[in-house]
Formats: sequence, C-alpha cells, structure tokens
Amino acid sequence: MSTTTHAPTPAAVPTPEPTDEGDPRLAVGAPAWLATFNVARVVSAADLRVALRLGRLTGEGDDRVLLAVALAVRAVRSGSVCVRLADLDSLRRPEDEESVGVDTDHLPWPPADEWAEAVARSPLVAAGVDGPDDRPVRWVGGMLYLDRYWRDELAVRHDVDGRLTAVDLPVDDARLAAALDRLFPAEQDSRQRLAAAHAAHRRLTVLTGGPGTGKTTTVARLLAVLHDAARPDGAQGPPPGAPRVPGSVGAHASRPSGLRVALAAPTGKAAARLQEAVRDVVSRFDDPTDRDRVGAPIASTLHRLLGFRPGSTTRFKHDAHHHLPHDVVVVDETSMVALPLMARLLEAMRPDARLVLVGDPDQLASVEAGAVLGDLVNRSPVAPPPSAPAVLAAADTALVDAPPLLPDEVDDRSALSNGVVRLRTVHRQDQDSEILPLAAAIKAGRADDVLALLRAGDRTVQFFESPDGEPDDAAVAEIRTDAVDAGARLVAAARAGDATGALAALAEHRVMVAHRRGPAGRGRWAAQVEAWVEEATDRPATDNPWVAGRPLIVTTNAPDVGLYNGDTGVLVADGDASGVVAVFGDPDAPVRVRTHRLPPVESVHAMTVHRAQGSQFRRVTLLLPPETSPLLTRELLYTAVTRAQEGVRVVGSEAAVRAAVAHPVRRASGLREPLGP
Ligand SMILES: Nc1ncnc2c1ncn2[C@@H]1O[C@H](COP(=O)(O)OP(=O)(O)OP(=O)(O)O)[C@@H](O)[C@H]1O
Repeated sequence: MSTTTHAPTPAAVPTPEPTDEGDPRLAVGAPAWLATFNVARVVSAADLRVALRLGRLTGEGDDRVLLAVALAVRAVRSGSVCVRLADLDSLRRPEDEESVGVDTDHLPWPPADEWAEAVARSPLVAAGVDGPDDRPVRWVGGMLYLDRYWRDELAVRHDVDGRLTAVDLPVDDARLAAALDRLFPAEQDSRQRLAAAHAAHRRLTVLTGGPGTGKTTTVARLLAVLHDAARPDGAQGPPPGAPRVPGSVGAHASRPSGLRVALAAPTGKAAARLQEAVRDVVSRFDDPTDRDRVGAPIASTLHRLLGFRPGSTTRFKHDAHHHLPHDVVVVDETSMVALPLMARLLEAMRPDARLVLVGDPDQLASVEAGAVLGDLVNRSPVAPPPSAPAVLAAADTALVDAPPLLPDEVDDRSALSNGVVRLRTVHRQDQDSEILPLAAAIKAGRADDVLALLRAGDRTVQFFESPDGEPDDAAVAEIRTDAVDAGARLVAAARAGDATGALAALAEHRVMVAHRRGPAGRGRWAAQVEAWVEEATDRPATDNPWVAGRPLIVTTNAPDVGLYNGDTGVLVADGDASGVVAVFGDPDAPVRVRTHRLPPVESVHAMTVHRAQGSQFRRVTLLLPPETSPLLTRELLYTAVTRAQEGVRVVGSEAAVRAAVAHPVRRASGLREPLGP
C-alpha cells in the first residue's frame, strides 16, 4: 500500500544494513516506510503480511495504523495479549537473537499522539469497550488487541470479577470451624488455613507461593475441609452406578460428601505430579474420616477436563452452554495457563462452583499469549474484602505485619480482595540446600546475592563461570558424568522392559537451555547428550528411532491417547527382541502407548526451560545463552533453578546471570488495571 499520505517519504528513511533481497524474513512488496521496521526486525514479514491483508480488507491506507496492527500481531507471538503503543521501550526491544544490536532508536516512529489518533479513527479498529463488534482489532486504554485476544481478556475479566463480587457460598459454619482446626492446627499453618476458609466461602481462590511453601499440602487439606463443610445441599453421594466424570476425584463422579471435585493441570506431567503429591498428603492425614472423604483423587490435564475436541468447530465439549458438572475445580501450575485456555475454563464452570487456581507467578508464563496468574495476583483490588466471619478471622491471624516483599507487589490485604492468598513460609525440610535461597534471590532481583550463592558452590548449587558462555573442559566433564549416569540407568531399565525404572531415570538429570537453536541451543546439546549416552551404552548406530531407551517428548495434543504437548516418556523393550512400547506418566503407574498410536514425538535429551515447566528433576544443568539474548529473563533463571530437587549447575557468564536477574518478563495485557475507556 503506498497511497498513504501519513508515512514519511522513503528517501527520508534511514535504511538499516544489511538488506538481502533473498532473505525470507523480509516482506516483499511492503511499502518502504513499513519495510523499514521489518528490515530492523521490529516486526516480521508475517506480522506485516497480516497487517497489510487486514488493511486491504477494511480499506485502511494509513501505514502508521498498519504498523500498529503488525505490532499487535508480534505482541501475541511473543506472549503479550496486546501492544501498548506508548511503550516505545518494549516496542524497540529485540525479539530474537538476530535482532540484537539493530538500531531501533532511529527508526521513524510516529509521534505517540498522532499515532494513537490515527489508530482510534481507523476503519480497521474498534475504538473503546463499546466500539463495533465486527472489526479485527480493538483499541482500549492505549492498548491495541487482535479481536480474539480482546474477547478472551474481556471474558476472563468478567468471569473473574463476577466470582470476586458474588455473595458468599453457603457453608456449614460449625463443621468449617472444626475442619479448619483439625486440618490446620499449627500457628505456621495460618496462611494455608486462610486459603481453605476462603475456598470454602468464595468462588475464586488464587493460592500462590514459591517452591516448598506448601501449596500441594494446602490443596489436599483444603479438599478435606470442603468435603466436610461445603457439601451440596442434601447430597448423599452419587447413586449406585453413576457414570464417572473425567478429571473428577475418585472412581465416581463425586465422593460420599456429594461434592464433585476436579483436579487439573496444564500438562500431563504436571497433572501426574499433582495427583501423586495430593494422594501422598491425604495418606498422611491423622483422621481416617478425612482420608476417606478425599479418597484417591485423579488429576487430568485441563484439555481433558474440558473435553478437548481437535478439529471441531466448538473445540471443547464443556463451554458456556455445557458447564462442567464439578462443584470444585483445582488447577495446579496455573502460571502455565495462557489467556485463551483460562477463558475457556472460566466459561465452562458453573457460576456457583468454586475455582482454586494454584501456582507460582514468578515462573515463566505459557509460551502462548497472557500471564494470567501474574495478572490476577498483581491486580488493583476489584472487590471489597471478603466478609465471611471464618475468612475474616483467618485473615486477621494470617496477615498481620506482612508488608509487600517486592516493590511492585500488591499488599496482602488488597490481594485477598482479589481472592489471592500468598504462602510465604518455606516448609521443605532440606535446610542445607542453597536452591531455595538462590531462587528467592533471583525472584527479588538481587543479582549480587545470586552470584554470591552461585559462587559459594556447595553440593546443591554449582556455577561454571565462563566469560563467553561456553563450558570449559571441567564443566563438560561434569555435565557428561551426570548425563551418562542418568542415561545409562535409563537405557538399562528400558532394555530390561522396566517402565518404572526407566521413568524414574528420566527424572534424574536434565540439560536445560534457553534457545532451541544456536551454539547454546537445544539442538546442539541434545545431540551431545545423545552421543555421550550412545557411547556409554554401546548402542549400535541405527536410523531406527524406535529403540529402547529413547527419551521422548510429545509435540502435539492427542486426547484420544491421553497424551498432551510436553508430556515426556521413554521407549522400553516389550515382548520380543525388537518390540518397544512407549511409557509415560507416574513411574509407579506408567501409561503404556504402542508406537503406532503415538502422536508426533521428539527425542528429549535436552530441553528448553519453557518445556521443563511443571516437571522436576533430581539434578539440573542450565546452559545460559549470551547476555544479549532476549530470552534471558528472571523467570527463565528462576524456573530452571526451581526445577531442581537436589542440585543445580549453572553454566554461563556473570554478565548473563546479571542480565537474567535484571530482566523480569513484561507481558502486556489489560487485566491488571480497571477497564480503560
Ligand atoms: N503447614 C505446614 N507445616 C509443616 N510442614 C509443611 C506445611 N506445609 C507443607 N509442609 C511440608 O513442606 C514440604 C513442601 O510442601 P508442598 O510439597 O506442599 O509444597 P509446594 O508449594 O507444593 O512445593 P512445590 O511447588 O515445590 O511442589 C512438604 O514436605 C510438606 O510436608
């Protein structure tokens, strides 16, 4: 489109070097002014193509508007829900490693006011909350959204606000008081008790905390409280032979209390961990009645809970018209739930059902758009504080003297108005481990402390410092020892057909990286680990991918076989000499899948930190990218470090560590603030 009168003339535009006309990253035929932003890698060719097409369809000829639309497309690609046009800093930030160092300051950015005005009156754009419904892009409060994400954000906002402002749910007060006393008896349980009291009365509880703060323990105890004190009226339990509801607790749709509970997590791995951990806590309850009430919960992926139907026009069986039957839905690892999936979950829930979102907002968010958990935790208060006496009493005990720990944190009382209960005390016993203090220092942005803890180099935390990020011989030798130890155990168990042993070995050690490609990327390290393990286990070179001992990661959702993107497993020997079967999930209850039924899989000798979310490994090796990498963020470092149960080894430069700690992810969305004009 070159009919515009709003763009500077091409001659006035400084053209960044180099421009290779055969480069597929460059948009062919884009107007010169817009192409400048593509050459500088501010927007990709694909972003521009979408914007130009929408411009043609709606008759929009202003290049400034088309640039804004291309930026909204880019925003979603990089995890934001929308783009703030006034936030030039983030617009200028390089998107990938190849864009690092490109001068974006001298690009012909439109003046902010004129740009906003042009966007607001464009035929392509619906301006304001009440703007027309049929435009592909929406402009609200200085933010530009692709319409689909606008709708999802609005839906989440309405559903969450509705839950936060609704009247209290009926509870048997005497039973609640007794159950809270029984299940949360100690002073140090006070925040956990508050979470349970809140979940009994309110329709949305957001339970957050770092590793080891007792989130899973609280979920298990909270379920016991709800089964006791929040039974549906007159419920006597399901009739004999009642059908089982997927994702529900126990072997039936509901427990004897009549309360139908679903446990879910975004990935199969996280669901398996949740199920195992909750059952473990329940088995240790003092009171056998509490144990019976909660039973042996089954956790499923969120996709399975909602009835994911690939390829159908209505993607989920449960939606606004076909609500989930459950009275309580608990979602773990909520930091990994992207905005669209959160919108689907909320719309699928009965308005009077309780939703408990559990997670650590300091972890990396989903690769898809949105950081819903972080937004919900840090919202300005939208509702008055809860008024139920049990919640007030629990809050008075739990929230004394608790100023915000971080500069931009909402205080605990305001957070409670938004349904948020933060667990702050680490209960995990391992006093000698430096992993949790390291995680705390990363989270608080204290780079000097992070480096001091890394350099102190105890049994649990190691730092192989290398100015260029390349591990030296000593580091390589150590990584090799861990990789070969775990790999050899994995292969031996797999060749012996021992699914439990193979899955346990899979969680022994993991190499983690930030990038998929490049010298510090997954490709290089996966090949390296594979070669080490092959050599150590005398595996004959073969092109056959179906060999016992190959660790796998699923790369798409396959609900028909119960596997989901990100699930990890391993091929183990089965039957005759050449037969293998894939095993996934909990080592103590492996799920077996024949290879011909497997969805697309890759080998998983090394993985990106993003992929590792929701999993834990006994030992973790993290290879940091160069300090200029745009993927090097505080959340990446925090997530990698907190995946380790017993030991973490970090390889990289001081500058890379500092860059990570200094850069919390900033994902644009409107959810934190009141709805703009
Ligand atoms: N109130 C409590 N009093 C004493 N110990 C507790 C309490 N809550 C939890 N713990 C103990 O702390 C440890 C960590 O608890 P839990 O696994 O529930 O934490 P988490 O937040 O779910 O951790 P992660 O996110 O790392 O899985 C467990 O050993 C648990 O028994």
